[in-house]
Amino acid sequence: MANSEICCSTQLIDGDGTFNVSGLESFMKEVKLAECGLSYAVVSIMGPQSSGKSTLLNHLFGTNFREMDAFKGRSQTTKGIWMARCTGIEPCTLVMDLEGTDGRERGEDDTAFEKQSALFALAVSDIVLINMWCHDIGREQAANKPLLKTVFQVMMRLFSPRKTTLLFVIRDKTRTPLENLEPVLREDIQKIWDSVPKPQAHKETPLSEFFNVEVVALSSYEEKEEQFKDQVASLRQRFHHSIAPGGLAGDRRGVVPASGFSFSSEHIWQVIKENKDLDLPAHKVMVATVRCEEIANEKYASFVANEEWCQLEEAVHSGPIPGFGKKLNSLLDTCLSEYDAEATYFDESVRSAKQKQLQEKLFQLLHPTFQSALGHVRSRTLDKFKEAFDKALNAREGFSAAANSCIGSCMAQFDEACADVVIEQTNWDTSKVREKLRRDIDAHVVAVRAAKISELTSSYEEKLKEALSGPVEALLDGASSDTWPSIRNLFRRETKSAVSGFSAALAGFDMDEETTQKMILSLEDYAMGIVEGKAREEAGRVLIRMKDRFTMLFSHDSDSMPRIWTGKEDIRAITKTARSASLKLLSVMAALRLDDDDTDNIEKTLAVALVDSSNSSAMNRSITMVDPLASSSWEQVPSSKTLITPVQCKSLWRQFKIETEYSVSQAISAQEANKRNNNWLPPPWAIAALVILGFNEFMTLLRNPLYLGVIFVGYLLFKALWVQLDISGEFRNGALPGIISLSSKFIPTIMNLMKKLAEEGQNPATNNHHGSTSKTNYNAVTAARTVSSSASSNLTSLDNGTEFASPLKDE
Ligand SMILES: Nc1nc2c(ncn2[C@@H]2O[C@H](COP(=O)(O)OP(=O)(O)OP(=O)(O)O)[C@@H](O)[C@H]2O)c(=O)[nH]1
Repeated sequence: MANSEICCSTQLIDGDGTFNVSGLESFMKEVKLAECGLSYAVVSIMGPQSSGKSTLLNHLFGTNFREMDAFKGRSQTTKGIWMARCTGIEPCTLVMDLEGTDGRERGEDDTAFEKQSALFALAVSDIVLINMWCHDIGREQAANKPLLKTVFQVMMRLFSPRKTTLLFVIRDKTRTPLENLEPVLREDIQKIWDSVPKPQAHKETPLSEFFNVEVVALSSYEEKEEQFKDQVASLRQRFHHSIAPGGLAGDRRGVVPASGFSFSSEHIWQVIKENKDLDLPAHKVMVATVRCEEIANEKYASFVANEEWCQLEEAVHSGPIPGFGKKLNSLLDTCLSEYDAEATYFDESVRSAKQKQLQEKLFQLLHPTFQSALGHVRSRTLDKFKEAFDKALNAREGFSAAANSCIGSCMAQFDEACADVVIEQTNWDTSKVREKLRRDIDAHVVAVRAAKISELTSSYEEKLKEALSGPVEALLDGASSDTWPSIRNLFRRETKSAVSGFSAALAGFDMDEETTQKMILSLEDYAMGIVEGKAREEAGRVLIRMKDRFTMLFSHDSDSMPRIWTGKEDIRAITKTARSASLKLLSVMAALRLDDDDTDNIEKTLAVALVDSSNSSAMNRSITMVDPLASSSWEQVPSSKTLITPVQCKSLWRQFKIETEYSVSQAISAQEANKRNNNWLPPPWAIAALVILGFNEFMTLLRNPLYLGVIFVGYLLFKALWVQLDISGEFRNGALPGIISLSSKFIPTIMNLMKKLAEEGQNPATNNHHGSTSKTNYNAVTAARTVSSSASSNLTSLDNGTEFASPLKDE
């Protein structure tokens, strides 16, 4: 039994066949087997019990397996399978000491363990030492024959040969030289091989296909120890670099990488215990799968825990990280190459598949971080673009030129920043993010462009509004024959100027011809809309305009001075002129005439229908067959260009006449009053005579109480007149006209009264005061009424029409 104090040995399988998993794990760690890759060899020894196996191994490999004490007699020392590391042999060589065969302690059942351990040794080892006594060679009943049979039988269950080296160690060699012994031994071996039942596939397979057979003979350790030691030392040399080509295990096949040795041997023992066939190639793949997966998981866990990765993952939320792609690429490289280094000796297909899985897992881990970093680059580039584009536009670069140059430089910046983020190994496509950025940039350009064009359009519309609105209003206000030609000129001039500026501005936007033309047309339409709108607005106020024009011409003289109706003016002519001007205004306002060929006869029609017809008598009018204004449309004027329809013109004219009638009647009244005022005073010579001749009468009047009474009566009469003529009402209607009216009504009456009184004063005795007073009163009222009716009849005679006669008569 091996020395348990020696750290580099362990009982792999105990006497009951239990595999020592933990013992093997710690043994592997001790000898650092996992780091060996394929550079290790496994040697095992089998042979009869107490045949000096442990003694040989200890001398050969410097191990410390427990040896039987020679003085206690022959008994079983090694139970199960022990494992130790050979000292001083490169590469790392593990040696297994198997329980001896033919052991008396196990009895008949031992066969099962012998077979199992033999199969295990053949499956795991590169070199199997078969310990045998020299004297057994060539013997029919030799102790090694059943052992060899067992070895060859179980070998068939490995499915495929490992080309294990069977090193026959002949112990206690005699004087017979090895050259003579070896052929006999080989013959024995061949015989046994031939006698072993084989599966159909290996019926003809030679022994050499499965094994390299080597033979060595050693002197007896007990009798010729020195020779034994020398021979063992010489044999030891053959174990140095045994796995190299030409070495003892140079032909070995299907070796399991060292890191999988533990799992592999455990699994092999499990299969053997379950008495199943051992498919070594499949086992190798299985070991590779398990181990590669373990390695991949270890590497993944170590990547996740990597401090640099954790920092990157954290930092990416805050913004772009310089050298992001390179850093991650390096971390990935390290992780995958570590995997490759550990998994390199496992089955290639399994190793690649597991490496791919590891890579995918790592990629999945990295992808959100990568996307986040790329997102930062995208959003930063977009922000930079907006800033640069704004600057370029403020610097008055052409819109399209600015957009193109900014897009070019920003996309180049994106590509550069993107290259910094890209993780080379992942080969992740960034084109979609690039496309999204481009879409965002384009959308921004479109939005800015729309805003700029709208701003531009608004500014030109505003300019047009300013240039057209006021002037058109002024031109329409001064309605004349030149109004529409002037408006047309103005409209064309301003529109042309605006369109030329607008076109030049639009050129910077790199628009297609059709869109440009559309926008220009729209601007022209807008200009026309302003003129039309203004014309319609003015047409809506035409009545006020007409009245204003009438008042301006009627109430002011040619020098624009307010007229004073002295009585010399020809009110009829003035009224006619003022009305004609108002009618002209109406005709100008009636239709929109923006085209050169907009000719119509509105003015003529209106003149005939409204002015000329009013000069004819009512009878003449009643026999007129068709009223030219009894229509809702003008001849030669489409309804779209009609601002005031004929019917509306007629109605407006009637309204206009009614509303201006008062001014005319006032003028006539004022004229009449003036005439009267100029007539009531007697000639100057009469006034002088009256003063000279009437002085005495006046004095008499003052001295006589009777005359004072008469004056009192006169006062009463004045009071009565005040009430009867509603003189206060005249004052209420206006101070100046009131005074004029009052003067025209009251002064003549008073003067008449004074005259009468003067006459009576000259002849007081013959006068009846009461009668004369009442007569005077009657005369005053009559005179006042005469003034009014005279003014009325004058006004009526101005038009000779019923329109004016009726309202004035009512008054
Ligand atoms: N005749 C002879 N005896 C030897 C030789 N080598 C060792 N022995 C003796 O054989 C006895 C058994 O030695 P071990 O080395 O314990 O034999 P073993 O095969 O390991 O025994 P088990 O493990 O019990 O099977 C000891 O008493 C040794 O001294 C040898 O070369 N020739």
